Amino acid sequence: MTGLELRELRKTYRSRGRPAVDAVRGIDLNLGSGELLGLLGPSGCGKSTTLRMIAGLEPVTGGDILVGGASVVERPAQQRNIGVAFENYALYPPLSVAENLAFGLKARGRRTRGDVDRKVKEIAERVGLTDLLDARPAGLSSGQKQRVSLARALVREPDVLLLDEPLSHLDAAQRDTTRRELKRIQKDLGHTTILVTHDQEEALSLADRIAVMKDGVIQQLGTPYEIYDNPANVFVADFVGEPAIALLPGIADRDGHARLSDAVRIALPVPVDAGREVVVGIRPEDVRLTAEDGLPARVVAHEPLLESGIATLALDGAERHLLVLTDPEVRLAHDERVRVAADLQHTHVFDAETGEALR
Ligand SMILES: Nc1ncnc2c1ncn2[C@@H]1O[C@H](COP(=O)(O)OP(=O)(O)OP(=O)(O)O)[C@@H](O)[C@H]1O
Repeated sequence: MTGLELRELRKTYRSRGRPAVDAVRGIDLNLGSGELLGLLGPSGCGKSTTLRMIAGLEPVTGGDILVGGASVVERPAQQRNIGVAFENYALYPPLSVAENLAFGLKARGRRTRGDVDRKVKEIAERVGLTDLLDARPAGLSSGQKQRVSLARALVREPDVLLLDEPLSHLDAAQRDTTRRELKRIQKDLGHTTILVTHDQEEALSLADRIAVMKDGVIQQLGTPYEIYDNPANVFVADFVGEPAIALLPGIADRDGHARLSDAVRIALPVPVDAGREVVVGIRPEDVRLTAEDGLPARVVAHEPLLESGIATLALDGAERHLLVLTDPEVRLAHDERVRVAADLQHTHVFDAETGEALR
């Protein structure tokens, strides 16, 4: 297997009569052999454009793409040996599953019929499609189509595998099973893989490392734990985590606290110059209700769920709400007065102007 490297990769779309769109603004990535990188970001951040440039389906505006250390940026798609499984499957309806899988292999030539059949059967078995080899795409479920699309990318033994929103058309139950299968297959076969998704759960559970992207720029690159525990800026903190982190504006004071309102001061995890405007980030699992002298708050809403509840609280005088996970037996009434304590070790602080984490 081989690694993949992107160097200063850029894409500007220019069309007559319209302003140019800088879809990808110089990204650098280096994937080790067999690594699965999740490219995560909101709609329009440039994920698909990046994938299409790597696959050779979109010319680059600048930068380089290296597979196994060799530049492929000048090569047409067919000569890059990169497998792509698209979100919309792109299967040929008149062909059976076996023929869909064989199509790419035959198009590349150099294989006998027996070779093609053997390879198709081997991949079908890996991906769990053996019983469906004679079926037509129209008769398959979304999950099965997704597997055919994946198998078709794998059958060519690509150096690099690109997965574009592979689970987006599946229902919740199928998504869980397919996600586990995908992880198993990718680890078994050891392909260097980029998985494009806007779904943080998919990225957090599948990827070895995640690149969080916004407006064509990588905001942070790290393991799922690094991204979740140490978000580099307000955008990453807000985008990763469900229920979302509370981001509370405040002003640092002289003794290591931020003043969120006249009534509420919260301890900061790092020294910050007095008077600096900050945003304090607290995840719902890092706050708890407390009987002692915690921060005063009012209950805005409480959803008691089976495993743990979620309370929305208004800290006295603060503009933004704070979410708190509550124990299953807890019931809170609207407008009830409570006190909360945040875990200092897991409190995040960002510069209010730049949004960058202060560490
Ligand atoms: N062919 C094109 N011509 C002009 N602009 C384009 C073209 N394709 C994409 N764009 C623009 O480039 C930016 C990035 O689009 P891209 O499809 O790469 O984002 P994405 O993160 O994959 O979004 P989604 O998750 O919605 O697919 C967007 O502003 C989009 O409107």
